[in-house]
Amino acid sequence: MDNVSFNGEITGSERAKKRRRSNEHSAKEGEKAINIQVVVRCRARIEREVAANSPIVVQATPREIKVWANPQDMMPYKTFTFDKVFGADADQSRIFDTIVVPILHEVKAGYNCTLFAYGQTSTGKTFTMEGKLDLHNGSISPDAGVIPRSLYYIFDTLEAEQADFSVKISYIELYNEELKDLLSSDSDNRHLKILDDANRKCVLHGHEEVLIKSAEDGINVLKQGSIKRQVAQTNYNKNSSRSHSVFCITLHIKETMPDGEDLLKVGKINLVDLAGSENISRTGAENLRAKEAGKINKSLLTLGRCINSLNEHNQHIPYRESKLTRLLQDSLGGHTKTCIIATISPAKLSYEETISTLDYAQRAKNILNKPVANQRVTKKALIKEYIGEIERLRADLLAAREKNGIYLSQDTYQNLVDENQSRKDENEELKKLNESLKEQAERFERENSIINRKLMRQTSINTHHQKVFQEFQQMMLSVTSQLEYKFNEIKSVHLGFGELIYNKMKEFMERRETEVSAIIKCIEERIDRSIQQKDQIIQIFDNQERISINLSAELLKFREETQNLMDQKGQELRNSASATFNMFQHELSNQFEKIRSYQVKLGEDLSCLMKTTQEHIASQNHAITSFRSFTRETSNSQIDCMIEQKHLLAQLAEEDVLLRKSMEEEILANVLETLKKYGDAHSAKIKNVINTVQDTIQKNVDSVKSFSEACTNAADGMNTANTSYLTNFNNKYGASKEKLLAIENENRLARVDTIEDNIYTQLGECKNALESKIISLDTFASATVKETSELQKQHAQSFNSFATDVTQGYSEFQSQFIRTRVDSQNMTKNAFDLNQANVNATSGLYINFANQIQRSREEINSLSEKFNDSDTKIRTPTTKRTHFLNITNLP
Ligand SMILES: Nc1ncnc2c1ncn2[C@@H]1O[C@H](COP(=O)(O)OP(=O)(O)OP(=O)(O)O)[C@@H](O)[C@H]1O
Repeated sequence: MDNVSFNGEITGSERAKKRRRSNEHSAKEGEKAINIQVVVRCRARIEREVAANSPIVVQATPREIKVWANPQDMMPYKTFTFDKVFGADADQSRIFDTIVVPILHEVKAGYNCTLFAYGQTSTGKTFTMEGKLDLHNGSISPDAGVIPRSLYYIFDTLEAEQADFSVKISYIELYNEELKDLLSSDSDNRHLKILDDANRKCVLHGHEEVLIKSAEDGINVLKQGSIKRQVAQTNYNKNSSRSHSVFCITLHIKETMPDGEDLLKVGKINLVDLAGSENISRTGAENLRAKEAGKINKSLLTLGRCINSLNEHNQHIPYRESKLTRLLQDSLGGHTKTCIIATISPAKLSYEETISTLDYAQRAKNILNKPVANQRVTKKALIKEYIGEIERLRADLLAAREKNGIYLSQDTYQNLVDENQSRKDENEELKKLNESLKEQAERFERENSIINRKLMRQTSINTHHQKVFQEFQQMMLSVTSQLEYKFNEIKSVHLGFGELIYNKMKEFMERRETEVSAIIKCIEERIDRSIQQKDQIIQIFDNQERISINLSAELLKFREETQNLMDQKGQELRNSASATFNMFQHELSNQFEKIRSYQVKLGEDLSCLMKTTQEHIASQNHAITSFRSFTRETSNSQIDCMIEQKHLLAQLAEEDVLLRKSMEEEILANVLETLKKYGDAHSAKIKNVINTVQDTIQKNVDSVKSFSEACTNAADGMNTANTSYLTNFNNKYGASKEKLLAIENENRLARVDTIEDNIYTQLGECKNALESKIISLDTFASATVKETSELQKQHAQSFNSFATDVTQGYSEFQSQFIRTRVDSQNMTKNAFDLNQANVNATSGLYINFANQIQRSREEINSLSEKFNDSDTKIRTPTTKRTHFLNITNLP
């Protein structure tokens, strides 16, 4: 067992003092401050974090580490810069090669070095420092950490250099602020002590240092020690280490000087695996664990405070407040080369701890150390030291064996005296410290009473401020309620305006819809009426046809009757002539011949008359048929025209509905603009439609007129034909009468009175029968003509009334549309007026509102001035300004 400080100094002997002196000397000579090296290692997400769906919020680049509060954020919450940053892709060998190998070079060169692993639990401190200790395929595992790799490196390189060297290891645990030697077989650790040497440096006494011959030896020793390490199960890591551990490798390398003298170079590395730095509450630690955590936190807290104090270049660094900082004193601001590996998790789950770890590491970066190489010792001096030590121990042993008192060698005595002196000095120092603390306490008391007075004044000021603030608050509340009221007013005006416009539009559309459907209904009625009129016309023409047929039948009957009459009268005449023939055979034979020839002539004339009459009737029939087909065609074209008009109107109604819908949407978007457009578009559309309808009506009127004219012409033609026929008939009748009179005269000349009387009577009868027939035919013909012309008149009248109806309907339609247009213009104007009124109302409200705010501002300013008067000593201008800004920023 040896007394070794964490600077690697062998203590308890003169040589230690000598070396310390020489160290101090060399430190002063070659002191060059360098910053502690700080690197960050960020592992990949572990199973637990993946299972919790905790996203990655950390990004590592070679020198920087960026942390996001939320993965969706564009910018990172914070960016930290370090000496090196390792991401999840950095394996154990890369960490070792980049960070640890250069440090081991320094160790081999005779420096003391320290490597810390600091971070939240489960972030990979133990993984980094120890990793996997078991061999993998007969050689070191890829997951092996810094400690096993360092052991292999030291032995491999020194053996390769064929150096004369020895390696010793020690393994200490700090748990609950109690030290434990993990390599000692003795479970009693009371002899383990951290003492100050003459230079007030902390030195660990009583721990085991094991000499190892190979790296495997070292790993086995490490494994044994690790088993002893206190572990406790926490929520985070079931093997989570709740203790701090220090694994120390000390190298002694022999160097031969050019003069042949052998020197011994001593280098040392402390590999420190700190306990988790997380919050106690988050570990779920309770009772004993909480106590543990409290202690752990005390050590880490002190470590943090030491780092802060060093960072701020304070005079007093609180190393002595925890065992951890006492042990590591020289590594923080001392003569040791130090490197900190901060381990973090990339998961959002550990966001806060990650920020805290990185802040901690950031501060540690500024700590300056002044590394000094350990003084080399000559072999002779070392052997002499050892021989002296052995002599001292032997003397002590002898005295103990003889039990004649306690024998102390000179050196031991001197050491004890030195130690005693050191304690006395320490006591003196403590007394002085006590006095200075008393002074400080008195000063604090004085300051305390001053502060109390200030506090009382502050309290009264605060009360006043509170009052002012209450007033201010009241005022703000009233201003806010007024603002709210005004805003509600504005909102209701806007809403009312919108509602009004909507209602107006709705009303307008409904009215238009009613009007359009009324127009369509009116047109449909007119069309129905037209169809009825067409039916009536067809009926009239049917009547006409029937009359014509009757006329033909009458004429045929008349012809038959006439023929019968002629036959009968001829027979009678023949009978009478043959009766009187015998009597007047000779005188009357010529007369009879003449009469017969006249009879034949009359028969021919009558046949001719019948033929002419038949032809006339046929031509009448033909005219009536063509007139009928013409009427039908015209009616059909009228009907087609109506149907077309109906379709046109239906299409117009559809288009209007579509237009209305699209207009509605547009109107809602921009009421005034759309209304104007709508009015124009509608007017143009209506104008077009009216023009089309007017053209159609004009065409209808023209066609009806031409139809009427054609009817009149046809009737006139028929009249003329009838008149000419009658004239012709009368002429022919007159001629026949004259011929009969001539026959009568000739007969008179023949002075045959009886025959003359008989013939005259018979001819008179015949004439009367013929005259009566002709009169009845004349009456029938004129009645027919009258009826036909009447019918034509009716037809013309019905067409005229139909045309008037249609014209009237369209003019109504036109006036409806004009009314609609005027309505829409009025609507637009109303909307414009409403908007104007709304704008006026809103601007009035806004002016009110602005005045309110102006008044509020003035009040606030006056309050603020009051507030300033009473608050000048406490509030900074920034605070006041902030308040003012807050007020002005109110909505
Ligand atoms: N860089 C890494 N690559 C792969 N796995 C890792 C890495 N770092 C840590 N791990 C794994 O994460 C888990 C926790 O690591 P470790 O025990 O080293 O954390 P710790 O910081 O030492 O925790 P504690 O403070 O509780 O001791 C282990 O399963 C370890 O294998």
